[in-house]
Amino acid sequence: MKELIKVVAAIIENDEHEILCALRSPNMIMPNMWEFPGGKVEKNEDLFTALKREIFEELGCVIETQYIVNEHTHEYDTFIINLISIKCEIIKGIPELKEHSKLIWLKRENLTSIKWAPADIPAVEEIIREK
Ligand SMILES: Nc1nc2c([nH]c(=O)n2[C@H]2C[C@H](O)[C@@H](COP(=O)(O)OP(=O)(O)OP(=O)(O)O)O2)c(=O)[nH]1
Repeated sequence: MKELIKVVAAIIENDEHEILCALRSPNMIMPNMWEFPGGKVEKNEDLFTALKREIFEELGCVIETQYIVNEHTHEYDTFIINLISIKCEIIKGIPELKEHSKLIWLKRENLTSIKWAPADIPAVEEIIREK
């Protein structure tokens, strides 16, 4: 049976109404695909605490979580992901490149121009619909 993992992802918008997109590095699982920064929820951890921890580890900044934008379960070849995308605001720091290959800010209308991890497509569509 495939493993089911719970992953939280941050939808971070800047003052220019652009969304932060992160490119997974060649050495990560699912390399060279775009995602929203975040990661796996640990045992006994709530979604919001997990996301704050992951964003501090991955981007070196402190966020405030706002609301769940989308929740979607996607079956990959080797595992199943339950991806919860959460709108967030940076309250301290500027995103730094620590684990990803690249970080870019994109306007909503340009979000479909990059190659997203397949599990992220419903969240991307929801963000585009949002405004
Ligand atoms: N962070 C993140 N992971 C995603 C997204 N979409 C998607 O399919 N994934 C997949 C890629 C990975 O297989 C998994 C998350 O793993 P990860 O490597 O980012 O999480 P982590 O930091 O907790 O992992 P680890 O290195 O501690 O094992 O979810 C997304 O938008 N954000």
